[in-house]
Amino acid sequence: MTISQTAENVCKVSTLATSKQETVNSIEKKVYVIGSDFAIKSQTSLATVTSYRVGGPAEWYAAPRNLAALEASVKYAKEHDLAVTILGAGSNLLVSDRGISGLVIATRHLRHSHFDPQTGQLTVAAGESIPSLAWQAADLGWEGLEWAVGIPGTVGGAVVMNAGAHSSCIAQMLVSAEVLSPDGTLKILTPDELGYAYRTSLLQGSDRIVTQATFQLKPGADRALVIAATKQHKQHRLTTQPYNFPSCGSVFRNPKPHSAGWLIEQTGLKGYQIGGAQVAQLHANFIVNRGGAKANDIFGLIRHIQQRVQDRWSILLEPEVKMIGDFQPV
Ligand SMILES: Cc1cc2nc3c(=O)[nH]c(=O)nc-3n(C[C@H](O)[C@H](O)[C@H](O)COP(=O)(O)OP(=O)(O)OC[C@H]3O[C@@H](n4cnc5c(N)ncnc54)[C@H](O)[C@@H]3O)c2cc1C
Ligand SMILES: NC(=O)C1=CN([C@@H]2O[C@H](COP(=O)(O)OP(=O)(O)OC[C@H]3O[C@@H](n4cnc5c(N)ncnc54)[C@H](OP(=O)(O)O)[C@@H]3O)[C@@H](O)[C@H]2O)C=CC1
Ligand SMILES: C=C(O[C@H]1[C@H](O)[C@@H](CO)O[C@H](OP(=O)(O)OP(=O)(O)OC[C@H]2O[C@@H](n3ccc(=O)[nH]c3=O)[C@H](O)[C@@H]2O)[C@@H]1NC(C)=O)C(=O)O
Repeated sequence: MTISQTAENVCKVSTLATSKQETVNSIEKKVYVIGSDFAIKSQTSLATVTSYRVGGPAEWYAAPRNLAALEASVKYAKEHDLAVTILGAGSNLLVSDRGISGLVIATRHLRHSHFDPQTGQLTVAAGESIPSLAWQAADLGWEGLEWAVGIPGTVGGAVVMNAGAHSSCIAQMLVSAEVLSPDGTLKILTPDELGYAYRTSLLQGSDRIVTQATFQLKPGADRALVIAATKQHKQHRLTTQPYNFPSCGSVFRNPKPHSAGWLIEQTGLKGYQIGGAQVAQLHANFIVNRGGAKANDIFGLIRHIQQRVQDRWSILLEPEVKMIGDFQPV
């Protein structure tokens, strides 16, 4: 696949930009068609593709549907000197109200999955939905992903974040992850090479993109029992976590042996609100968007919680949520 910016393959929304500066300062929407089924668009809303439903636009946005299109996006960014930000399902992201400069590559349309009954391995593209895979595994009677239901992220986001719940996590079942580097090379990495720990991996802050992953599951279990366990986990979440308003899940990592939710509740912050952002009544480590929140309301509330908990307990809570873009200091 080649990238070209000739007049013929510019899907005309406005005139072809000839320099980065020209496009940065423009509010016109531009679409560059790259190949037959793939485009790079300018000024694309990120509020609609992140679970908080807040934040400004991506300067440039691409949502490739296959590896070749992903590689072309990375190449485009390199050639045009654009910083790359990867977006999975956006369920652990706070995008600033000013948006993100450079190219945002959304991976959620990278889709394929294969449950291999011989090996018990599940090989999946980065954009596949974690809860959807958990339900599929349960339906097949495969054990291993019951805990993952209700985590509304993609495979790529889960591998990077080391998503976890109910004493299980991605690192325990990952066999390998395929990653794409900015120079275009693909590499298979093992969990050891990914440096996994609680809610973190060496992929955080790196410029490598997870393209697919293989997980070890256990086929041949009692299907009814696996489905029952999956449903139980989902039910537990619905009763202990606020699913009725937009959020990013837990805002802070637990400062073990303490739990962030307990510390925040004991600091008297449940229900505390800045603009449309509120410390959830049901779970104090969730900040929910009660409607009309700005990213900066959520950012301000994060800083307020950190300050109050630090004052009361001398513990600095470390955000689990990834805050991207520029935020106004509070
Ligand atoms: C209601 C709710 C409940 C939640 N419950 C849990 C829970 O129980 N446990 C838990 O661990 N998390 C939970 N989360 C948080 C979130 O769902 C997880 O962190 C999830 O793994 C994020 O996946 P994502 O695809 O949305 O990633 P995003 O939020 O899109 O991205 C997260 C980070 O990963 C990077 N990234 C994403 N995809 C790739 C890729 N393919 N290659 C390289 N980098 C990539 C991004 O750049 C970003 O830095 C919850 C969130 C919500 C909204
Ligand atoms: N608060 C927030 O910010 C956010 C909350 N959420 C919530 O997070 C939760 C997880 O989100 P979501 O990603 O939709 O995950 P879900 O677990 O709701 O569904 C994921 C997939 O699994 C399927 N599925 C759901 N229940 C069953 C079942 N009992 N048997 C078989 N298949 C099933 C769904 O199919 P089908 O489509 O047919 O139902 C869907 O394809 C949901 O409750 C959602 O409302 C999601 C995003 C943001
Ligand atoms: C939601 C996330 O992951 C969740 C994961 O779903 C659940 C279930 O396994 O366990 C973790 O929550 P958690 O530690 O808050 O679990 P909970 O069982 O709800 O709470 C822990 C303790 O804090 C107390 N608690 C919690 C919330 C609150 O408002 N007040 C309070 O006192 C609870 O009573 C309990 O004694 C993960 N969070 C972190 C930061 O590790 C996420 O990472 O986004």
